[in-house]
Amino acid sequence: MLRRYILNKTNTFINYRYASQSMLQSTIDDKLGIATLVMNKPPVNSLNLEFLEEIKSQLTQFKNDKIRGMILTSDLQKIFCAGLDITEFSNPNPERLSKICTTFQDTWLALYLTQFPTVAVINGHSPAGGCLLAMSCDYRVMVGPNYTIGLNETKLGIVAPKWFQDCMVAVIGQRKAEVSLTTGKMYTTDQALQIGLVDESVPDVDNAINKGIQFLNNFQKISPWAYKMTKDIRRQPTVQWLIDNKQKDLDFVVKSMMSPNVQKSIGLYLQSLKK
Ligand SMILES: CCCCCCCCCC/C=C/CC(=O)SCCNC(=O)CCNC(=O)[C@H](O)C(C)(C)COP(=O)(O)OP(=O)(O)OC[C@H]1O[C@@H](n2cnc3c(N)ncnc32)[C@H](O)[C@@H]1OP(=O)(O)O
Repeated sequence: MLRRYILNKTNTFINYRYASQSMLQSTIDDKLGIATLVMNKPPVNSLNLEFLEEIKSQLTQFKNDKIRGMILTSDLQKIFCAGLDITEFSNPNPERLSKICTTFQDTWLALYLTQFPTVAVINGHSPAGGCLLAMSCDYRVMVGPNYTIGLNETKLGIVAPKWFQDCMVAVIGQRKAEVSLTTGKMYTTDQALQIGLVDESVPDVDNAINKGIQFLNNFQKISPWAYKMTKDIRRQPTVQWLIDNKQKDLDFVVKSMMSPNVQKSIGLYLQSLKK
């Protein structure tokens, strides 16, 4: 549905290709140089290893295509992204868990530091890793009023890695992030707008895409070099810890995921989702 809307809107796409297995659809508007990356992994766009690898490789492709901006959104009704695939946490194979963790670290760094401006059009619920994807973009437009967004990891009995937390601090500030993270709070669209977790709230996805394009149009007269240097200077403090501590972060996640207490919490959470 969303795909059709975007195509109708411009009619100028030079490139409309499906990534492997169609979990991701990417389009590039030739005239504006704007790419749209649409997540389409039913039922909830949960991030497993294969999906993360696709997102990472598509970001590299966009870098090579020298696009001028990107919109990240979802083709699913009511869901932007449900975060990491929780079934991957339950009795995990340590080798696969390590691979997912590393791929997620790299995907986040690639998204957070893109050389082009990015907008998340949040057209559905966006918990945990979904919220992280949105927070990593340069700008967030959320469809309201019925969706929710936030880092809810404590509600699962797990700990959001430091780089998730730092990313949230960079968006909403230390105090609000601390309350938000420790309580695992999910915010409605209006609440998210109020605390600055999203930049705009709109009633429907058409409006959201328009707002996203309007934001990206701001960069038509900005030198890509000046944009990228400024973004790197702003974002460097947030990424540096992870760049310096990838192995430490990985060890922490694997060790905590394997602990019986965490496994028990995840089992209970999964059961509650199934209900
Ligand atoms: C993977 C290991 C990697 C380690 C590397 C990094 C280190 C990270 C450490 C910790 C960080 C974690 C970050 C996370 O992202 S944890 C994930 C947290 N996500 C959630 O809590 C979302 C839970 N889901 C929901 O709240 C709701 O499903 C929804 C998204 C609001 C949608 O609600 P709706 O009513 O429309 O749909 P259902 O609830 O009926 O769900 C439909 C089916 O989808 C299944 N589901 C939902 N979310 C997930 C998920 N995140 N992973 C896997 N599966 C999910 C749900 O169980 C239903 O399945 P069913 O049809 O079989 O019953």
